[in-house]
Amino acid sequence: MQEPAVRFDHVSFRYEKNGPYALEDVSFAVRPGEWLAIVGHNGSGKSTIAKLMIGLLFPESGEITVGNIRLSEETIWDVRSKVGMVFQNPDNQFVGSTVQDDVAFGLENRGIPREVMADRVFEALKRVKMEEFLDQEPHHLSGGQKQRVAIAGVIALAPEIMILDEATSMLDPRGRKEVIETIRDIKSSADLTIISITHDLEETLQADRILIMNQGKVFHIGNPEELVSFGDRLYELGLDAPFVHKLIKGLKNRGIDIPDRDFTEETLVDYLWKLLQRN
Ligand SMILES: Nc1ncnc2c1ncn2[C@@H]1O[C@H](COP(=O)(O)OP(=O)(O)OP(=O)(O)O)[C@@H](O)[C@H]1O
Repeated sequence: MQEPAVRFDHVSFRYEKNGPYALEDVSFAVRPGEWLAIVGHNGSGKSTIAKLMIGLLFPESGEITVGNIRLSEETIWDVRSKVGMVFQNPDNQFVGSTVQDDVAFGLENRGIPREVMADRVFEALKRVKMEEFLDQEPHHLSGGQKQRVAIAGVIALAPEIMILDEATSMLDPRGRKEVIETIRDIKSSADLTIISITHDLEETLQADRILIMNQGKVFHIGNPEELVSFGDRLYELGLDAPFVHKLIKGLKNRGIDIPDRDFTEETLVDYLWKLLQRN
């Protein structure tokens, strides 16, 4: 069997010695090349998982492996060279004065020769469809575009795993859509494992599998399609239902008859339009 890209094996962690567990007996494996979305309400342990994965924190008990490396203080840099991270705030992660400088920054730090660098920067920007913005300054970009540049900065370094920690949460709906599409495109064209931490169900529905955290424990791991069966429990688990689900719920509450079908925004508009014409 193929080695998991990341494996948590009975991992427990607490921030203070005798304090409450932020993670308790957490086990899961991420398959190479899959997109795993980690969801759950505030404080359920999602960010702690990300910090443990890159060795910013170490488990109190249990084991974490990234590829074939067991994470420890000695292997931290080997692990970090395999992992790239995109964070929440698009403004805090822009380090260059132009788009291309920003993407080049990580490559410079790794000592990549200048001749190779320009090509790598261009290729990475092309993958996120930002190659036309090479010389733009960050303040000319939208939030979604800034996050796409941040993603380019990560993929330029050719990591095995990309972690997105609430990377869409500060964006407007358009920016969110843009970034989710970018992640999807990258996933289909690269051998990259993606782990996205999110509250956004739309993002979750694009992933291959979801890990639902609840109070520091794994509540469920499965396919995004299974989320529908959770119904209103989704809210209890801190998930923000997709817009189309909220709309259907609101319409039903007002006595409008909507069949139990898997609607998208477009098919719901069609259905409502036909309903209006009939009445
Ligand atoms: N630096 C810290 N010191 C002490 N406790 C912390 C610290 N960071 C997080 N915690 C606690 O650990 C638990 C898990 O927090 P974590 O940040 O991993 O949750 P999360 O699911 O990422 O939440 P959010 O969605 O709000 O980012 C929470 O109870 C939180 O209060």
